[in-house]
Amino acid sequence: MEKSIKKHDLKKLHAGILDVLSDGIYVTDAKGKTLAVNRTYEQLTGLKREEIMGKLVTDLRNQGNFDVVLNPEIVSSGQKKSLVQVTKEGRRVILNGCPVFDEAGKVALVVTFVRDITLLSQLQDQISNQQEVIDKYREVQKRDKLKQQNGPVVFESQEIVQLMNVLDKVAKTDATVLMLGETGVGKDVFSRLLHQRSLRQDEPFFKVDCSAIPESLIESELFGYESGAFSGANAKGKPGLFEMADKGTLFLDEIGELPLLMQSKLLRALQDQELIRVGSTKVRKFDVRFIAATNKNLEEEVKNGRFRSDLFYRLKVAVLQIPPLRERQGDILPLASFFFEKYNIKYRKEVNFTKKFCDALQNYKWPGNVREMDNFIQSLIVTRDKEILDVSDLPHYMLRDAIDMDRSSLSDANKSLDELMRDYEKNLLKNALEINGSVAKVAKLFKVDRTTIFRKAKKYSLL
Ligand SMILES: Nc1ncnc2c1ncn2[C@@H]1O[C@H](COP(=O)(O)OP(=O)(O)OP(=O)(O)O)[C@@H](O)[C@H]1O
Repeated sequence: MEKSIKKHDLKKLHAGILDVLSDGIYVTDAKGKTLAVNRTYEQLTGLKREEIMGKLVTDLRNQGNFDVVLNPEIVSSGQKKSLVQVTKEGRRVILNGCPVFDEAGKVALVVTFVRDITLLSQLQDQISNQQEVIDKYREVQKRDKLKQQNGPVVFESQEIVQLMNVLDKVAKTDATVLMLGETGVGKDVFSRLLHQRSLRQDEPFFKVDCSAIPESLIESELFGYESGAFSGANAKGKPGLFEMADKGTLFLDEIGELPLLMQSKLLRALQDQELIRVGSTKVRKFDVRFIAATNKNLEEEVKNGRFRSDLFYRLKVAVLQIPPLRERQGDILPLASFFFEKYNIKYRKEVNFTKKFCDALQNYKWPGNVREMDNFIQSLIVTRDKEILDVSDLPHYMLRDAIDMDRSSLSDANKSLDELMRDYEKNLLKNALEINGSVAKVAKLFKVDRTTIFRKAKKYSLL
């Protein structure tokens, strides 16, 4: 520096030096009066130099420009101090204040270094959010694993016998399979069976429920990730389910729930049997047989733009449509007997059922299919002590289905409406009396008084 630099030039130079620093700088005297701030400070806090110069930090705090100050404590203690301050624009900054002493050893100035930690705090929040999501997903996975013990597959109906013929043929090929059917029909059960009957039976079978993985984790769960790919990730990186199922079968349940972006990535992976882990550029080969399942109408989903048509056609190579339980009557009793036996053993009971009870199960529509029956029989066995269950042990909604008559008799073209109505009423009452066994119960079921049922039953000679 040249000797001839004048005092006011030196002041300007100091200001210039402060402005090139990447930390914010805030200088006050011992009373807390603002003497200087630099450009970075203005940028970090949004406070302008001219608004604060000459003002006391405590006044600025009281006016709401920031929430805390550290100068008074530094002046009284003569010690350095740090704290986090939130500015009026909501930015979080960390303050490191240092005392500057005069010749007498008293604090003459407080110089505070100001750094923005808003981003850091946001990242920290994100990491803990991600961690929560990861923990939750792991829990779901653990629960799912517990459910994955293979039990016997029960069926006797012609519909399933035919389906099994196709399943056996398809199993031996390596074709991608699409399992369709309402919720609870057994898509999971038949997918495992298909794997067991395939050439990959000694290799792993993995199931992934596409609706249970948070959207932000789907890609890394399926394709894996490289070290440091995202906050909360394992430091060493991790293979995804495609790599873990290598040589085996991967069952993609609820495929209709896969976000569109993942659908295109899945399509590419299916076609090329190649993947790139999240955060990597390396292409990895894998060898997996895919089974996809859904209870959605994928054609409708394609029409509505929620499912990619190219993926749909790629998955449609071999389709196994599992009929709902009400359309395979031959399976109802074998399944009911199977669940009675299973839960009698599990809960050490000997609960049995009557023929009428069976008939009612047979006539019920089972909207939740095999899962509904499984849960229903389990709860009956858990909650009842009676050894033989009869229709009276069934809930009303099941009895209503059970007494519904065969509608084919209603299509008799030679009958008038009055005659048809009479037939319908007669049949309904006949079934209801048979199943419920008493006028009082039927009256309760149809929400009328006993005399009405009695009168009608006499009219139709049902008593
Ligand atoms: N044929 C069967 N024999 C024995 N148990 C069965 C049979 N079919 C289904 N189940 C049982 O019924 C329940 C539902 O079956 P599963 O999970 O395979 O249905 P899903 O069609 O995959 O249902 P979702 O569409 O809701 O995923 C399971 O507990 C399963 O063990």
